[in-house]
Amino acid sequence: MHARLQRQHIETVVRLSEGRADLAYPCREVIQRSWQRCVDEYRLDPGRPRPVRVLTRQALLDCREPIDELLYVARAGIDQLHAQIAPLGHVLLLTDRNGVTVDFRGREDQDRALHRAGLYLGADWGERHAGTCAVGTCVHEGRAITCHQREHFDATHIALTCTAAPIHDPQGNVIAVLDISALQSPRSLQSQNFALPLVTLYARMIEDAWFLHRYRDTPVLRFDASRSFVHFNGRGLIAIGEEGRILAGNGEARALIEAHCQRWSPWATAGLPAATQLFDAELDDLLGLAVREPDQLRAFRVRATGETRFVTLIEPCRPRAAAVTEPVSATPALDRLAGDDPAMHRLLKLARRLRDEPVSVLISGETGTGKEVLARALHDSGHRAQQPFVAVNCAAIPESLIESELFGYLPGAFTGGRARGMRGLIQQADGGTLFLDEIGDMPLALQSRLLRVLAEREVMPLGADAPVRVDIRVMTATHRDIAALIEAGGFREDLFYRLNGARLSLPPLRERADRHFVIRSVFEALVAERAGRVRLRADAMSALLDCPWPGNVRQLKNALAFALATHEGDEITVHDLPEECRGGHGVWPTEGVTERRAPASARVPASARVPAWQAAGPEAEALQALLARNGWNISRVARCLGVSRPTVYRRMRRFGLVPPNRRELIDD
Ligand SMILES: Nc1ncnc2c1ncn2[C@@H]1O[C@H](COP(=O)(O)OP(=O)(O)OP(=O)(O)O)[C@@H](O)[C@H]1O
Repeated sequence: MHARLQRQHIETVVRLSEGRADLAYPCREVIQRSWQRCVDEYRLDPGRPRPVRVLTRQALLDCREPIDELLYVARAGIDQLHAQIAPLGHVLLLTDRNGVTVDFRGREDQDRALHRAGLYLGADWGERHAGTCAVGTCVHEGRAITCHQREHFDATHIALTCTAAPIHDPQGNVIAVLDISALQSPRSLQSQNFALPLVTLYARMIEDAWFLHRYRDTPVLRFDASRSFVHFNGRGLIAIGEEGRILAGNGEARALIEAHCQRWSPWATAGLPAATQLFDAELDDLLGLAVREPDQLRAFRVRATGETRFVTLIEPCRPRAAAVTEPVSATPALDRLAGDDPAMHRLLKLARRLRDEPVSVLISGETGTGKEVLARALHDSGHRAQQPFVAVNCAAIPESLIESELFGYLPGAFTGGRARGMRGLIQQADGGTLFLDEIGDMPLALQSRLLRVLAEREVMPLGADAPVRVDIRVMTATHRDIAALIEAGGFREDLFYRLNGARLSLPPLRERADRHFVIRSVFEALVAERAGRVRLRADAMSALLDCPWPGNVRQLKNALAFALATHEGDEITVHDLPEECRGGHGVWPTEGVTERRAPASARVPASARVPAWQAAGPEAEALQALLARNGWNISRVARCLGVSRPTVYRRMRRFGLVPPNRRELIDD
């Protein structure tokens, strides 16, 4: 059946391209023109159908690079459009201006069929190779187009229905093409009537998002014929430079500028008019729109046409001082911990209120979400900031040592102890904050003693006969379900209530809306620790944004440290990232497997393990080397690193580093 249709199709194309009308197949003019080009210009032979050309991995990366930042800006639009068309059986392609597919959203259940049809990454849908098709013909015509089934030139593609719309840069050149395609569809072209306006709408949204991104440091006038639409969907955008000079405009604005140039032809040669020549306005009127007008908009007359446009002003972004100019220090204060994530905002608002309150704070969150960082920031922003912050990882200290570590002991209190005795960590925190990490791992017997410390505010060192008063603020953290532990009899309920004076729950990184901010902050902090300037390229940023981060900020930090340690030159690209973080960005689809990028949250379960490379990352290797050099003497290593011994234990545990002889773990 398909072979017969293909034969019929080839005959039709041959007849029409030879100028012989085929009344049985009424062909649209735009399609006919393209078929003619395929035969006359590109020398394609309709009698020899061929599958779509696919670029090599390197060639695809080269095509991706110039528009990588656009892909990053376009992500939300691409995902939204895909969510709408996927239930209708369509897939989505974004190609560069030559028709090479640089981004793709497909369907898992159609992998093989999509692959065979050329609907996947790296496929070249330029008219020159693929013949008449939505993408290629859209690029040639410079406008949105549907290419339905037998309108395709090449008989290989006649089952497909495709609709593509161009995406223009602020200068009006096509920079990319947005396409939706389906392997099967009803015969009639009308069945695809929904596609053209939908793809055109999203192409325009992406175009405008790109425009606003490109001119984010410049005042932009946004205008519309409707007063009520201008703020949220003003169709025209004009970026203005010094003295109101127009730097660029989107499609709507370019139409106004063209009308202006036609009316006053000298403009056509003298370049772009100023905004005050386009609109009947003073520059002050335009630049003052945001502050002077009650609803931040005003009507102006378009000089060339006499029509009215409602104009508003989008002021240039002022970079957040913390995110851009100020490197994040090792212990970020509360304000530096988040960008615009709503859950983090709520959390930090509460944390600010708790700064100087004498309540115990329990911080929960998956591993690596920054529980200790939050505890330290809370400490640093309160009145105890100048006093010690002592972090204890209850899971990292061997059970036999935890009591003496926490409570300390007097000389001769037990065999094996230091001759001079030891001040416990609780006492070391006197005046400041005691941060008990992994509190769920605290042995039951010690829970009772800790409860006494909290209730009485005094500590009884081992071997002492009188308690010592302590003034500490206690913060605890856990990634375990304490309620379940209490239920199972592994945790004292009364202690839990003491510790849980206030609860701060850190969201996992993959759920944070401010991932961009976190990536930037962590990167800048790491760069600040090293000499030299390094840039995080947009393709690396896109990959990092897509990563599911089961190990949260710690994993992110390690991935960036890895990239900084191994990259060459002055920028980090997607290829410098550990393989686990590249997702679809650096990975070439294997035979029969179509590249797809589902939303991060859908791909990796929350419980997914931290990848193996992390254990072998540079941080782990460096620690292992340092431990070996110091004969596994933890105190010495802690001094070298400028951290506490529990921190060294914690890191060892995290990286799975086990000393060759456990006895050597006892400090000197
Ligand atoms: N906002 C942040 N900015 C910079 N680095 C951060 C931030 N949050 C966390 N980190 C880094 O991520 C790593 C993990 O942070 P932290 O130890 O606070 O996590 P955690 O939730 O306490 O982990 P665990 O559950 O394993 O104890 C640390 O190296 C820390 O410096």
